[in-house]
Amino acid sequence: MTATDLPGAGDPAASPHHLPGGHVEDTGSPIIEFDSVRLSFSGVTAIDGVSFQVGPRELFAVIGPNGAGKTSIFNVLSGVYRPQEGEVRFRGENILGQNPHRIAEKGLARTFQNIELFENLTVLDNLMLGRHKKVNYGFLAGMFYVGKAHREEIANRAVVEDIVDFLEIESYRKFPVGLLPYGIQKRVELGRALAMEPKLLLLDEPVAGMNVEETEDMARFILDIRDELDIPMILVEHDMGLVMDLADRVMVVDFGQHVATGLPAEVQRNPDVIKAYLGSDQVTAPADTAEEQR
Ligand SMILES: Nc1ncnc2c1ncn2[C@@H]1O[C@H](COP(=O)(O)OP(=O)(O)OP(=O)(O)O)[C@@H](O)[C@H]1O
Repeated sequence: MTATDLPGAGDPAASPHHLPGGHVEDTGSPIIEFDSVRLSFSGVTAIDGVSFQVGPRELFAVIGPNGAGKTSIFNVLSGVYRPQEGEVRFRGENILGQNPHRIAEKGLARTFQNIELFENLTVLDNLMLGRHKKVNYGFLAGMFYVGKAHREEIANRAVVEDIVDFLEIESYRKFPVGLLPYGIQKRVELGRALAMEPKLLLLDEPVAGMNVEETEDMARFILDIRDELDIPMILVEHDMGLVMDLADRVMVVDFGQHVATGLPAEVQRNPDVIKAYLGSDQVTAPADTAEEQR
């Protein structure tokens, strides 16, 4: 099965597949509103009054030099850091002050710069862990594995198997994750985030450390997640070629401050962006810089 065989998020009933989509009605309302957020750590300002919104079907990238505040933005979005000022609304609800577990349950899933999987568990078991919030049966039913518990287990396994198909990792499903190539591990981590049925997916450097072939595969899956599953995403990534190819819009931050937001081509030409990357007024777009570094 290929990604194009899979159902869109809006029509799960019309298909035998179980893969979770974003289930986001395309009302045009933003999925996330990050509003005048300020975060500092004893004197270091990591986020300095940044605002942005992401649309319900958008692939939004956040870029900036090292230490610019990108990871801090992800940590605020996912509830790891609580900012001193500002508001974060997820599907219209202010989520500031809610713990990361609660925010994840609401449908905000994340992958990490450094892979965070259980190395000794198989691919299938790692993906099943992404379904744990879906396990809804009582203690006794769970103990004896009957009735509702059994049906939920079967339903969760079906979703996980569809994710395995979608990410083309069928041949690895019973392998312990720790034995798999790096690019496949990153894909499994993406699968675990998908298993949570996200309404918004945060991808923290999804191609870091990957070779060209692995990067191309991951790029294809990211596009399929947006186009086939209708899940909006925020992407933090240093690979400028990838960002400029994939993103619908790009926001640039530097020293915790907003520098520019726009279409990839607009952002690449923006003199303030060029200055942020090069620390001078030399006229070289960030994508060119990244290509030279490869
Ligand atoms: N827990 C923390 N304690 C103290 N300072 C922090 C903490 N987290 C981030 N910072 C500081 O906030 C600033 C922004 O860091 P952040 O990790 O968000 O940047 P980044 O853009 O993700 O960088 P990179 O591209 O290197 O991952 C940096 O000066 C960093 O040292």
